[in-house]
Amino acid sequence: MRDLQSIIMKEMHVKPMIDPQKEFEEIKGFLKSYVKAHSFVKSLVLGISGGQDSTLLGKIAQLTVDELNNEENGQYEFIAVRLPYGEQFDEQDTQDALDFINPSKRITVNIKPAVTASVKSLNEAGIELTDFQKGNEKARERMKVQYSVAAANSGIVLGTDHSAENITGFFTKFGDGSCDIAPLFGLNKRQGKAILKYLGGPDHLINKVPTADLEEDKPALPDEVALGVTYDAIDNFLEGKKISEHDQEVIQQHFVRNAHKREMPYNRFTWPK
Ligand SMILES: Nc1ncnc2c1ncn2[C@@H]1O[C@H](COP(=O)(O)OP(=O)(O)OC[C@H]2O[C@@H]([n+]3cccc(C(=O)O)c3)[C@H](O)[C@@H]2O)[C@@H](O)[C@H]1O
Ligand SMILES: Nc1ncnc2c1ncn2[C@@H]1O[C@H](COP(=O)(O)OP(=O)(O)OP(=O)(O)O)[C@@H](O)[C@H]1O
Ligand SMILES: [Mg+2]
Repeated sequence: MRDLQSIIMKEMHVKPMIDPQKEFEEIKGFLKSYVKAHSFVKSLVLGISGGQDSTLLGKIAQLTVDELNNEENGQYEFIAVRLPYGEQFDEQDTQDALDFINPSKRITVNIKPAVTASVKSLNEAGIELTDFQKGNEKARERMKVQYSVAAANSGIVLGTDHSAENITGFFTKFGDGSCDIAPLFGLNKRQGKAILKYLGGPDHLINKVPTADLEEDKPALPDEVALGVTYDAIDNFLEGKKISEHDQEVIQQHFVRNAHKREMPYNRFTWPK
């Protein structure tokens, strides 16, 4: 059991302790060097949900763009994309996140008409999605929109996947799990919180209960309820601390079951390992 924890920790790259300022500088440095190494990149694109992760990455992306523009007299942009499914219950949080980030550009695309059309077309073909499956359809629609925005703006799509999410595979495959670069990977949830605090993020967003908010049957379902384990336990596990046997079991089961989400699609040469 402890062996698997060591293997997972190695793969997830979480430090047992961080200096939020130093970690922020490292992530910004990564983003800057990626942009500089790819001359076509003129914009960074990210969906802003009103949750902790996208508030953090949105702020880092904007600060990166500001710095690049100062240094290079450039015209880089961070494009913040609001992607509500109709009306969002936490719309005010999204507005607060945007005010904090102060992005170069804001775009809003309501994904509801597209999702409704997809569900209807599938239905006509004899496929009825459950509410849960429709949730994944929403996440994939959001991904599609962000790729369109990036393509139209010479940009790349950022993803908020971090180690406390990657470890359990708690994302939609080829939905919010898809992106061009994932700058927050290597952080657990509390480390993301600490960096957001360091950057002066609003308290209510720092302390907000994490939710995917994809299911209409279970609005604003907390991630921790869906997962059956707390982020505190996941964070402790990733930092190499001892947690309860039950929590360890739950985390490891998620990790093993969702191995396919952490790889490129398997082929004859990559599977079996
Ligand atoms: N062993 C295997 N090898 C290769 N592929 C495999 C596979 N097992 C399933 N698959 C494929 O994966 C699909 C299932 O994966 P997927 O479609 O992702 O669906 P699934 O993992 O069932 O659901 C996604 C979960 O992530 C949560 N989520 C989604 C989006 C955002 C957030 C958030 O935190 O914001 C959370 C969501 O609430 C839900 O609990 C299957 O339909 C199949 O196509
Ligand atoms: N309503 C939405 N509008 C725009 N983007 C969204 C929306 N919902 C999800 N996303 C995108 O999908 C990503 C994954 O969602 P996730 O819930 O994991 O992160 P979050 O909402 O930023 O933070 P938290 O985990 O604290 O809820 C978000 O970071 C964001 O980029
Ligand atoms: Mg969320």
